[in-house]
Amino acid sequence: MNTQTAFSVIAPAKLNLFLHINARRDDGYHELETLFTFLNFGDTLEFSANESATILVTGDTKDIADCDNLIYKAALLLKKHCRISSGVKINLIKRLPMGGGVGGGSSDAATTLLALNKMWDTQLSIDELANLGLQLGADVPVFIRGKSAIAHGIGEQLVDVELAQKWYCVVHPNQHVSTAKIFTHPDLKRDTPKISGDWRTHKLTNDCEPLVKKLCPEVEKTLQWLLKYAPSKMTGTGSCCFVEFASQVQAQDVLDNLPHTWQGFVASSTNVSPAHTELAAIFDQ
Ligand SMILES: C[C@](O)(CO)[C@H](O)COP(=O)(O)OP(=O)(O)OC[C@H]1O[C@@H](n2ccc(N)nc2=O)[C@H](O)[C@@H]1O
Ligand SMILES: Nc1ncnc2c1ncn2[C@@H]1O[C@H](COP(=O)(O)OP(=O)(O)OP(=O)(O)O)[C@@H](O)[C@H]1O
Repeated sequence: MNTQTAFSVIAPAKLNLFLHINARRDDGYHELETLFTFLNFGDTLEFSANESATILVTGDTKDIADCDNLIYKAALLLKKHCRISSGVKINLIKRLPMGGGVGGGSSDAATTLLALNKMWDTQLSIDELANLGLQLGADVPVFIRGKSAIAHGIGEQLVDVELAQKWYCVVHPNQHVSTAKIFTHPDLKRDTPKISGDWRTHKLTNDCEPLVKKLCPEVEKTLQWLLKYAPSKMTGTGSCCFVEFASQVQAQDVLDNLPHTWQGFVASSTNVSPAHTELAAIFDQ
C-alpha cells in the first residue's frame, strides 16, 4: 500500500429509490426497507497530515461546531478506537444540500473513516468500520460498504443489489427537512408490510413523501413540476426530489428548465461508491 499525506476523496450522494417504514422500535428508531444507490456527484474532502496531534476541520461546514460535525466526530472516533497519535487536517468542499435526503453528512463521515483507515494504516475491516460508523448515523454503514443495496433493520442490514446505470436529475427545493422531525411526527405512515419475495415485483413508494408534502408545500410543488418529465420521487426524508432517465441528455434537459428558485444537479448512478473507487486508485496501486 502507498503512504499518502495529502489527497482528495469524494463523499458521494445516495438516493433512496424506495423507502418503506415497517414499524417503530421501542428506542424510537424505525424498522425500514429501502433501496440505496450512489451517485457520481458529491462533496470533496481534502485530507492532509497535521504536524500536531489534533483534528482540524475547515471549509464549508464552519457553521457546525466540531462536537456536531460528522467529519470531526468520525475522525475522533477512529483516532480513539485505534489509539492513533497523529492528527489530520480535513477541508470540506460542500456540494450536497444539508437536510436534503441525499445523505451528505453520513457520506462525509463514511469517507472520513474510509480515508483515515488508509492514511493512518489502521487496517480495520469494512465490517469494523461499518459498526463504528453506525454510532454516527443509521446511513453511515451503507456508505462504508459502498455497494448499491437493499437495507433492512434501521438501515444497517444490507444486501447488495446490481442495478442498471441510470441518469438522475436531483432537485433541491431550498428546504431543509429534519430527519428527526419526520420520524417523530404522529402522522408518519409506519405500517407498510415487509416485502415478501422479489422487491422488483412490488409497488415501491417512499412512506415519508405524503407527510413531507403536507409539511412542506415546496416539496409537493417540486414533485408536481418534475412529473412533466417523468415519474418523480423524493429521497430519504426529503427534501430532494428526483426523476430517472436512461440518458444524460434527458436528465440535463430537466435541469436546464429548472425554475430559478430551486437548485439541482445531474448525475449517473453507480453500484460501487465512487469513494471506494477513488481510494483504491490512491492507495492500492
Ligand atoms: C431516512 C434515511 O435517510 C434513509 O436513508 C436514513 O435512515 C436516516 O439516516 P441518518 O440521517 O443517518 O439517521 P440518524 O442520524 O441515525 O437519525 C436521525 C433521526 O432519524 C431517526 N431514525 C433514523 C433511522 C431510522 N431507521 N429510524 C429513525 O427513527 C432517529 O431516531 C433520529 O432522530
Ligand atoms: N459534515 C456535515 N455535513 C452535513 N451535515 C452535517 C455535517 N456534520 C453534521 N451535520 C448535520 O447533520 C444534519 C443532516 O445532514 P445531512 O446532509 O446528512 O442530511 P440528509 O441528507 O437529510 O441526511 P439523511 O438522508 O441521511 O437523513 C445537518 O442538518 C447538519 O446539522
